[in-house]
Amino acid sequence: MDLKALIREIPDFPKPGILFRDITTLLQSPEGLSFVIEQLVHRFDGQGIDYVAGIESRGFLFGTPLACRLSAGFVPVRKPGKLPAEVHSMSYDLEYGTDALEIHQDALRPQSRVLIVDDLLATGGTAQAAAKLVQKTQAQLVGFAFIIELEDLGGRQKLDSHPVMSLIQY
Ligand SMILES: O=P(O)(O)OC[C@H]1O[C@H](OP(=O)(O)OP(=O)(O)O)[C@H](O)[C@@H]1O
Ligand SMILES: Nc1ncnc2[nH]cnc12
Repeated sequence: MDLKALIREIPDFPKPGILFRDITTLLQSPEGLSFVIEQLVHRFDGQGIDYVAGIESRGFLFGTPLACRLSAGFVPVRKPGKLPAEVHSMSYDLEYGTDALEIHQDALRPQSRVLIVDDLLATGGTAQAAAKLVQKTQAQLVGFAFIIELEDLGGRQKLDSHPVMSLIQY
């Protein structure tokens, strides 16, 4: 399937100079949505994934259906101030700013196997922060899965201690 045809490109969003890769047009397509989830299932089925950790917000959209198909739990990694119980926090740099992420301290069983999922890998700062949060819980990070990877931004190099897979590369 030509997945690139389902990704809309918006120049200068959310800031001048950023070419935004919009996955809403992929989500809108019944065939496209089910194809990307099945590709991820094919890659990770049988690997004993206990939890999919999805990164707010677009990581939730792909992480939750994937967790369901893998018979794994879903754990949200959220922007600050959104999770109600005790959290671990980690700040990071973004292609267009700075932010922080949080995870519930009791979200992941120690030694459980965790896959981090997001829609897009750019500089890798977000995924790297999510990985540090998973590691703070004593769970075992199995790897990262992304729908889109922006190769020129070199995010993969920040995550190279664990397997990184992406379905679409630019
Ligand atoms: O690899 P990086 O340079 O860290 O950038 C990638 C992150 O940026 C986007 O999220 P954003 O923070 O815009 O939040 P959203 O998903 O809520 O729109 C995207 O969904 C990734 O999470
Ligand atoms: N170019 C981009 N398009 C969509 N989401 C992004 N997150 C970081 N960079 C992005």
